[in-house]
Amino acid sequence: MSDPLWSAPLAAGPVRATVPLPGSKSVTNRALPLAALAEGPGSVRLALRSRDADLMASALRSLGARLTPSNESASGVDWAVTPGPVVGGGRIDAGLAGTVMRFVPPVAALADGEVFFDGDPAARKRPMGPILAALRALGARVEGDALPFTVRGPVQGGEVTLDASSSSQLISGLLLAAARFDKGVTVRHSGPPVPSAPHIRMTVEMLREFGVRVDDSEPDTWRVEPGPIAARDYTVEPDLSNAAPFLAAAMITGGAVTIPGWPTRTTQPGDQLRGLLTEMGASVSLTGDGLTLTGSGRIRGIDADLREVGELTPTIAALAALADSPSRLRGIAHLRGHETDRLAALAAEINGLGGDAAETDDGLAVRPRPLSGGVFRSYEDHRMATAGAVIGLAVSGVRVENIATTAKTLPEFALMWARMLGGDR
Ligand SMILES: O=C(O)C1=C[C@@H](OP(=O)(O)O)[C@@H](O)[C@H](O)C1
Ligand SMILES: C=C(OP(=O)(O)O)C(=O)O
Repeated sequence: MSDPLWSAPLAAGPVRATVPLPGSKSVTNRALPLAALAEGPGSVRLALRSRDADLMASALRSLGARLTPSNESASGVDWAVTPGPVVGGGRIDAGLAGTVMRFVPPVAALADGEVFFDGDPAARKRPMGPILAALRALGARVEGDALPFTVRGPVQGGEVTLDASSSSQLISGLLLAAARFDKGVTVRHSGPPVPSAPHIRMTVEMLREFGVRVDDSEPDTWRVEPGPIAARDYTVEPDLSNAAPFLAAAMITGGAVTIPGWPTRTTQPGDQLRGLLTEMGASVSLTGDGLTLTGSGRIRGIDADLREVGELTPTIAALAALADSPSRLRGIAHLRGHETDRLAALAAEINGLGGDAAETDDGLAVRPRPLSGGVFRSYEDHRMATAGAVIGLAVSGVRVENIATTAKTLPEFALMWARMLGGDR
């Protein structure tokens, strides 16, 4: 086990590094269930290897799919996936992974047998009610409204309305497995706006890449036709949300960081880092070699609606605490139901170092103040841990609690951070 307090390295000068990133959690944890439900064997290449991705692989195995790894390296793993009839009787550990707790129950609802789900204590607080109620309305038997719960199929599918304002994953989960429901599904959202719209577009696009017919032409309505899911040889893009702390390092130190393999077209919300970090004072260029961000050493505050890209908030808030003018981060009330209550956690930890961050109804107001060292708690939240590392580049004596929690999506974070600071190109 790693030291529970990790001394965040202070930057000695401008960071200049190329940082290759492993595969996207969101793409990996969609491609795996799609491959497991496909009409024949396929593969998922350059898949992320991390706690969330491993939990997804284990869940699908316990539901009857065969997953065989090969070519394992720092860049990820290639999975050969052989679908099988979906079987019940298993126990699924969702850990703290939103993608596992929301994407796997609709798969389990295809089984004619009970499947039990549980996860970390913190996962029991994450919103599940609307997707479990939707599965019931679509014909499955579900006991419980949050983790732990049980699901028993078979689900028939049909039409359902739910309030997905607490998480886009409530919609993505229903759509991903729905081609295998007898009647497919028509999902309607009713309520305050759904967050993380790019993640729903990712779901729709990947379903189409796997040969599924999806109609998303009407706002807040998605129709998935019943039919086979095509067997594919699918390659996962690098995780652009995990680029955030590394790009932030270039901003803070007035250096330059290149992320190779940055796609020129993607549904990943991390692509919005280009615009957001430019607004905060960086310059970025996207070429065939990847994305390079060059910092000036100066960080401007920002007034931004982050509803679409909520998972970038911890890094943006860390930068805002180091900026030369105040910031307002809006549209992110749903972050209260993420790995932890991220609004409360960010305010508490920034203030704990002497900063001035306040929760608002739907976000954070951050007024920069000189910060000093201290413990930055991570609340089992990978992105809180990396936010502490970002602040620690500029503030001496920051110690981040449980850096190992970054294993949720980036197990090599501490090593990659050290390499980046060593100027490893
Ligand atoms: O579908 C996905 O892969 C994700 C959707 C988003 O969830 P919310 O809509 O709950 O914010 C995002 O924050 C999460 O990290 C990944
Ligand atoms: C919200 C996140 O994760 P999850 O997939 O567990 O919802 C995240 O990674 O920022």
